Amino acid sequence: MAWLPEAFLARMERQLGPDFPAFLASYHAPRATGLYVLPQRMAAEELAARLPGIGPPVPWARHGLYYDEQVVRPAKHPYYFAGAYYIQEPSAMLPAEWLPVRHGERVLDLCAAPGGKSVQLGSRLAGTGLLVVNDPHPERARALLKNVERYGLIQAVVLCETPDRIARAFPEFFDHVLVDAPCSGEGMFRKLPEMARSWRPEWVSAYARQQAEILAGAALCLRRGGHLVYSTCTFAEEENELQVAQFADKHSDFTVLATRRLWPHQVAGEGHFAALLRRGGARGDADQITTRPGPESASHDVRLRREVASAVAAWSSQVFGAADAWLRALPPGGRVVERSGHILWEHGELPHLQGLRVLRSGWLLGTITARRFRPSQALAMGLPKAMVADASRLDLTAMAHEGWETSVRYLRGETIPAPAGCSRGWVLVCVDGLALGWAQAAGTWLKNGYPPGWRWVDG
Ligand SMILES: C[S@@+](CC[C@H](N)C(=O)[O-])C[C@H]1O[C@@H](n2cnc3c(N)ncnc32)[C@H](O)[C@@H]1O
Repeated sequence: MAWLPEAFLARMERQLGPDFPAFLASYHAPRATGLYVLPQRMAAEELAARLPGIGPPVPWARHGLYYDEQVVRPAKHPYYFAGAYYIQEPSAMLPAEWLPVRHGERVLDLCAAPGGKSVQLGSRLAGTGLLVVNDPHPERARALLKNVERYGLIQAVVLCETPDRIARAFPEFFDHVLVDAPCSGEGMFRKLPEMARSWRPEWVSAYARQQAEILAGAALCLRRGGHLVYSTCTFAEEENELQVAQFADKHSDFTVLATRRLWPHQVAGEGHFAALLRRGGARGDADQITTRPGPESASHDVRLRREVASAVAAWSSQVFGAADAWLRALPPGGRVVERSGHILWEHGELPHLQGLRVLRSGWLLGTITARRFRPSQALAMGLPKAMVADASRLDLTAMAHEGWETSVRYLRGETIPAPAGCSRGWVLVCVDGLALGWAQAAGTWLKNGYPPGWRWVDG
């Protein structure tokens, strides 16, 4: 095992004792690959039935499935572009699964990019509640935003901030906080051998210091009675059990409810650690989760200038056959606002974000240019299934050769034929009932509206 650092191997031998040979042998075993299926888009069983090489289920994650990379390339399928599943390392599905998230709650994913766990948390909220996702690195935060949009996380706010600044803006605000911390990444050596080559023993204590700071910020964001999951993809005890024990020592109102290690020699997945903690509070606090009142009414607070509102209404009439139909897409209780030509739905319970680096304050519905409304990719991906079915649309099927070819042409950014009887206006291009994006009919053709940064690239 020449490519594994000696200092790492020596420490693992001390840590694992009699299990060390089995651990070492796991580096010769093939690694498991997985994907998380968004139940709102497609049932896991349905996906497994349609695509060969998908399944069986990942034991510790509902909607998690293994796939056989010799049989299927899930990133090269129109369903991937439709946000039906997120390709995720199986062990990485555990931490989000552990948070007892329920509809309507407020959830913070503090170290979120590229967003695998945000997708899991968002799909658990199913278009309700509030999900704040954050990553302090601008480029990673942009990748996070793209996944928020692709997977239709309409209730998400995307930040690029440090944990202490988030703690100041959201004191005791969240029901659940996930800290999927930056770590020395030892659990990823099998998947990414280049990480092993750059690893240094001193990383462990450097990351441990950073993790303690992040956890301190996370604790301030959590309400009494709320839950916190801390996780890493490393083996070092300093970053895992010891980190959690030190945190619990310093924060006497937190109780460690459970910890779990996933070892590559024991499960089909890479190395992972997760701890579930609960912040104590006054008696009965645990029930607060279920008793927070929902939004008062299903009405919408639309704060748009008259000409902007009529542009949206005109678009809605063309696509859904009614000027006010677009309002049905919006979760109740929020507000629709215009910010520099961008039309957004924002959550009603959002505190002031002034001074924070905000990549997205809500669901981007579209933009206004020359008094016309242009629907966004985020709108296409976030529309509820019933509204996708009601839209003026082209529905292709990936289960037939022609439908597959046309969807791939659309995803590459090419012009495709318009559906019969549709020669003008916006069309929602769909695959097997799932939205892919917008196009504009011009005679017998559809002008492609698929965003350049999202396109299918061959190879
Ligand atoms: C393990 S990765 C997160 C993976 C992500 N949760 C997912 O499931 O896709 C850790 C993330 O923490 C971010 N990070 C680094 N320093 C941070 C800090 N001080 N506070 C919060 N996040 C930080 C990194 O940019 C990185 O994206």
